[in-house]
Amino acid sequence: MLIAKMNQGKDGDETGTGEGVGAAETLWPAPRTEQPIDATVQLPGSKSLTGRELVLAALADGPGVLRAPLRSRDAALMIDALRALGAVIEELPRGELADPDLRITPADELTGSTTVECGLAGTVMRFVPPVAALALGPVAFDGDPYARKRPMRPVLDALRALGADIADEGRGALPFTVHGTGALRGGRVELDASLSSQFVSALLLAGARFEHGVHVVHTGERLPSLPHIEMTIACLRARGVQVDSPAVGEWRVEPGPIRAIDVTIEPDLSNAAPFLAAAMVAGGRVTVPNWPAATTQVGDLLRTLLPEYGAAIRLDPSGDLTVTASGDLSGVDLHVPEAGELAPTLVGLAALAAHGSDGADGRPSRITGIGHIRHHETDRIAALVTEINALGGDAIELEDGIAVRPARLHGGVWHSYADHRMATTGALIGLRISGVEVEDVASTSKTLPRFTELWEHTVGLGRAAAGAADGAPDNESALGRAARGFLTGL
Ligand SMILES: O=C(O)C1=C[C@@H](OP(=O)(O)O)[C@@H](O)[C@H](O)C1
Ligand SMILES: C=C(OP(=O)(O)O)C(=O)O
Repeated sequence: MLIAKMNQGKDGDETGTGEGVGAAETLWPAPRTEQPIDATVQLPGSKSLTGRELVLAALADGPGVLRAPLRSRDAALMIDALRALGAVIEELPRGELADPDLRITPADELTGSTTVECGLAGTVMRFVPPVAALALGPVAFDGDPYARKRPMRPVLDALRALGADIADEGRGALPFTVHGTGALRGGRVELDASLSSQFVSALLLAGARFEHGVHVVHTGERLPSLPHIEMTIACLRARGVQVDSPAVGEWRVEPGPIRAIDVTIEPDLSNAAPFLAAAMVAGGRVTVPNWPAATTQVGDLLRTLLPEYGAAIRLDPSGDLTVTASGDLSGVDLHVPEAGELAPTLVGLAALAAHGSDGADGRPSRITGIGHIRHHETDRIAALVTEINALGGDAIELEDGIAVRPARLHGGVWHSYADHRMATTGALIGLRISGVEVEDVASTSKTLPRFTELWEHTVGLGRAAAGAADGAPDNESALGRAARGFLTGL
């Protein structure tokens, strides 16, 4: 039985960079299976919803509760940032097996003279500076080495145009200092969000607290990740904020209170991607429970994207989303500017479709509309192409995507580039290709600290279902149920 070297960081240290514990030489042998999978995987809360609701709760007109929030490095960094600015965030225990809920009490007045550590979290480095502009005193922002390469200029310039004083020595990137004065004028501002939708979300989230609200006009030709802007709008409306979109690429938030509410965070549907894809690679079925009937999460698009590779998907009225597949993958031609976050999994599946299977030749694929993922946790287009080709694949970089041509893959080291979704894509490829070792699997702690446990649970259930080596009688054994309860935080 394969045992992962966990290296997920020490207890209570979700904000750690993983340096030392998740060091570059740490290799995790990705479990491979030839048996069909039969697994149920309950996933923790959405990173994007947790980040937004934390920011809104810290700007709200009274205390509120976040139920079932994500507990991960990005979430911990957001909590620490808002605490540094004066919000009181307390854990509300939910018992031994479940992560705590959070009670957020906004500060009477946001306080500066502090520092914010962004790690590699786009949501922290983009969403918190507008909040810092509302605090009194300087707030110094910095992050991981690669975080300094992620674009910030459009949002920093927009904040300046709205009245903020920001010192970045012309870098347009981390590190920078926001010199908050306790208030921000706000008003109309033009901004090019073609590199990241987070620039827009950042201004909208805090905009109701600006004196004149905010009216954001996108000037670029492309606008990626539109569902994430729709998510921001939905979160604002749920708190009574008046927000509208007077034209395509324009959004207006009226000044006014942000209502304090209690809110339950949906499971992270983007993190469902590698688990659902596992059923497509190994064959069999994977079920993710509590799939929302209606959601703004981009992960919901998996219901239409995964069938392109040949999978069958069913969403039960109970909220169980099940992928059933044969293990034979079709090639795809996908244009997915809205779903850059899902691209690593989609490309991983394409690499396995190009590898072929017993009885099926490799099939080519193209995935386009995702140029902006060059600015995610790493240059994901370069990283995916490099790692697929290092395993014998034939992937090529396109200006705004990746093409994969038929080629047989072999084992080897899959590098993660400190990117959680690179790590999970390596695990996915290793499910079919023997001898894949994922470097720095600990990077998954960014959004899914229990990734290796959940992944081995998923694959392990497959072994048990097939009556394999460990002799487990079936996939509903007491041990399995206990493990599932522990692993899913039920
Ligand atoms: O607002 C958000 O929560 C996010 C927006 C998207 O960013 P980009 O617009 O930079 O792709 C997405 O990829 C990221 O994972 C989360
Ligand atoms: C792009 C991502 O993250 P971030 O919020 O850091 O931009 C991601 O999670 O895929």
